[in-house]
Amino acid sequence: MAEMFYEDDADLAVLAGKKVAVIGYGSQGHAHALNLRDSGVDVVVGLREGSSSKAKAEDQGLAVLPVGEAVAAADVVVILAPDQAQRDLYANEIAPNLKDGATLLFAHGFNIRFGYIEAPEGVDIVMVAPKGPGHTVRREYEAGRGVPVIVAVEQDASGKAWDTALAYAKGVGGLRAGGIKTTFTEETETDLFGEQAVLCGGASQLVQYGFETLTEAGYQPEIAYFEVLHELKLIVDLMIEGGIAKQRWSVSDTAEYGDYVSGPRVIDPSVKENMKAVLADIQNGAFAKRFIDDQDAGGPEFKALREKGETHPIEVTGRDLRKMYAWTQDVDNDYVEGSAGR
Ligand SMILES: NC(=O)C1=CN([C@@H]2O[C@H](COP(=O)(O)OP(=O)(O)OC[C@H]3O[C@@H](n4cnc5c(N)ncnc54)[C@H](OP(=O)(O)O)[C@@H]3O)[C@@H](O)[C@H]2O)C=CC1
Ligand SMILES: CC[C@](O)(C(C)=O)C(=O)O
Ligand SMILES: [Mg+2]
Ligand SMILES: [Mg+2]
Repeated sequence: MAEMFYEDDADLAVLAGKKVAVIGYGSQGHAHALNLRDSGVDVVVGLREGSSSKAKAEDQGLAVLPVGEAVAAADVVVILAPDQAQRDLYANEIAPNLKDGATLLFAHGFNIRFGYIEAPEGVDIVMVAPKGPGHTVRREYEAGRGVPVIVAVEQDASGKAWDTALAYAKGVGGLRAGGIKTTFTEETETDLFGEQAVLCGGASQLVQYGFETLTEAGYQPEIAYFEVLHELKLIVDLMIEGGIAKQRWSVSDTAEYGDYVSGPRVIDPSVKENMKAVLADIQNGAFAKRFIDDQDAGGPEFKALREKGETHPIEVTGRDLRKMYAWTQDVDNDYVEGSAGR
């Protein structure tokens, strides 16, 4: 059974009198900085020269310094720039200014796992990885809840790295939901696999193929959009509430039967073999090398793929249709956990 952490397992006082420098103010950066500040932690945001995020962070009441100065002042340095930027950022701005005995904190283990960052022996290296997008991390915190986190310690130079990591996890609101103990290797490999094979890559390709199949057969794109993209959220919400079983409990018997007989025709065993190949490329570093090599060359492959995705016909249809949205979500409380609700 996984080792779990909740609010009572962490002491925010561990961060009292310490300065936390959050480097980057994007998806995760803004959420961590604001949540920590609202939890009473002394936060400074570190941004590069000419940063477009500086005004936003200052408007939201945060102190902003150039990266090097923020690092030099900090006891905990949180690296929340994009993964592909972290290697150079660390070498040029963070390493030369890092206090002896400081803690380096990540939200994803990519640069440590694949060796792009090698920190000195005297620093603690920890991870607090929210299992959700940064904007949700902030939204949930403001609503009095939290996004679950997974927590790891790679290097415990001080002997207190776990205390720091758990205090931080509490400060960003993650322990309101719960934390799970992991390692940098497990987080990095599972996170990359999840986003590539299922959450982002798998789901996007599935939706696009579904949309193409319906529109190429002559159905209206707006109807196809609702069927294969919009309703996906509603179906996934049911899965989050009560697993795949609750989704099957809520849909019609016709849909449930179609799920059983047609799901495996679409996602057949060859898909699992493909997933294993994706996982192997993650584990052996081939994906990381391909990503970083492309980024080092200015991202030609990344940019071309992004352009292709953005111009898919489902995006055009979706932009118009989303203006029609106007409802709130209801949770069905009749569901009985563990019995598929019947
Ligand atoms: N996105 C997410 O929800 C999740 C992300 N993570 C992890 O969190 C980390 C941050 O990801 P994410 O929040 O998506 O990052 P973003 O792409 O949102 O980060 C943008 C921020 O990083 C700054 N930045 C970009 N390039 C540089 C650079 N070369 N030097 C200095 N600052 C730079 C930007 O500065 P400027 O304002 O000047 O443009 C901006 O403030 C990653 O490790 C990621 O894997 C983990 C869980 C979920
Ligand atoms: C699913 C994508 C993610 O891993 C995340 C939001 O957790 C990311 O890297 O953004
Ligand atoms: Mg993730
Ligand atoms: Mg990720």
